[in-house]
Amino acid sequence: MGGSKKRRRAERATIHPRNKYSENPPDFSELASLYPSFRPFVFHSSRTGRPAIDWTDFNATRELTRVLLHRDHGVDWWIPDGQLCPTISNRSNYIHWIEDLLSSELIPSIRDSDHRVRGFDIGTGANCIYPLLGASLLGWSFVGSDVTAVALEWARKNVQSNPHLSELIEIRNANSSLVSKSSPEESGCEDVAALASLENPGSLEYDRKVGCYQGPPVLVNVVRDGEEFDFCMCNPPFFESIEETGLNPRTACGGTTDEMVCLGGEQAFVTRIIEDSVTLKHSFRWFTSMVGKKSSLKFLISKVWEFGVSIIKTTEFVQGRTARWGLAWSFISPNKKLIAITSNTPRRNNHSFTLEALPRQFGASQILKSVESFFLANGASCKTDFSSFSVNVTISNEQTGMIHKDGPNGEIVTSLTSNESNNLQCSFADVSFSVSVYEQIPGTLLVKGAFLHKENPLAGTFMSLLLQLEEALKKEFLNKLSGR
Ligand SMILES: C[S@@+](CC[C@H](N)C(=O)[O-])C[C@H]1O[C@@H](n2cnc3c(N)ncnc32)[C@H](O)[C@@H]1O
Repeated sequence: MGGSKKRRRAERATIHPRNKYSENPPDFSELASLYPSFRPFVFHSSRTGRPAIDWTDFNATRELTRVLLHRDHGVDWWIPDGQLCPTISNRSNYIHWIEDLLSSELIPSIRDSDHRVRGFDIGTGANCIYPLLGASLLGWSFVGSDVTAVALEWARKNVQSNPHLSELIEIRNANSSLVSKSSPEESGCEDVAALASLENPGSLEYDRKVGCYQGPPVLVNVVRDGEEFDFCMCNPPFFESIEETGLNPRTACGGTTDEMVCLGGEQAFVTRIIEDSVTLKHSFRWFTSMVGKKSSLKFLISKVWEFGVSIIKTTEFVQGRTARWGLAWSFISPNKKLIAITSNTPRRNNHSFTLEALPRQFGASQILKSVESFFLANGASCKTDFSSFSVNVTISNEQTGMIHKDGPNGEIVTSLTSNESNNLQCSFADVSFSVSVYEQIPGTLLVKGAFLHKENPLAGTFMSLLLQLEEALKKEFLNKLSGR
């Protein structure tokens, strides 16, 4: 009981603050009263003392997803038996992380600032979940690709059932350009297995000797000439075999072999996305993928650096009891502004500033949420305690991918070259600090940052981040006041 309480707290701590369910997890009895079709799946759990569903029952999880999409997103949705059933809250975390990446201004925009955000979902599945969430939550437009007949048919059905979103989502068959454009030579794989997989696109082949993915096209030859996207995203087939999934694919959240398994696993699949990203570096602002194993994340981070990217960001998502990671990279040079802000920063272990003359609706918890969002958007992990109005922030080199080190005169050097960054990734520890918000008198709040290391060469980085936080909060709250 104590353990599960702790776990629930830990799960809530990692849910994105803008996720609809971060403060209000779904109330099953309320949903059962709104949707009679959901009622048979809800029972009283003697373990938790609350209404519950059987998470190993595919019909129950599918009905939960259906009613949440309907009630909270205005989306009509269905998938056939056995197809991968998404958990809405977890999938929303990935969408909000991308939203943070796009608004972080780490790299300049490649398109007009008032354009509609356009994304590419690699392997959208029958559930088409990312385009449906991105379009309904944020008005983004999408191309969703897939290769299996059932995924393409049901993704299209899910789009057509929602006429208010159908203009925003195009479902694309990644196989359709296969015969005319792709050949084994072009894909860099000489083995005859490549030919076999071209003829039978549903079977994803992986040549262990050559070590490259040889299935249907992923981005190259699927993205059309002249197309531009703000980002791509992907929940890849994670596993090398159905046995590796460790579950019967016909229970729980479903998932067929086509959806879950790719010979070579996620390392091979995401490596193909990375290789394709080099060819398409000018067509996307951010390339991203979900990654299922920490060992794959490490492998893929070093792969990405090999290709001369200018920035990498990572994050951790929690899916029930399972951790997943988000990996993002770009070839666009980071904004010079970031580097300018961080130069000549003094090395100090604490920094405080006040926000004055705030209207009553901006209390300490609102400011704390903005502090948390600021650091999450910069790739940090945050542990927020709303009872003490403080947040503990940890930024690892692996998480940020923005490698900072203090220069010889105390200035911050932001290192962007792959070799140097790799070295720095090995040699620098995490940066940890706490930020607390105190209400001094109504309308005046003190924000205090304290560096948690006694001696650390990265005290200048801490100061730089706190100064950026001060600027961001003043811009967000004080500009609202003056109507600017
Ligand atoms: C793990 S499922 C993800 C489905 C959905 N995006 C989700 O998050 O629930 C992976 C999907 O990738 C598709 N897929 C495999 N190879 C692909 C390729 N080369 N291009 C596009 N989709 C592919 C599979 O058919 C499957 O639907």
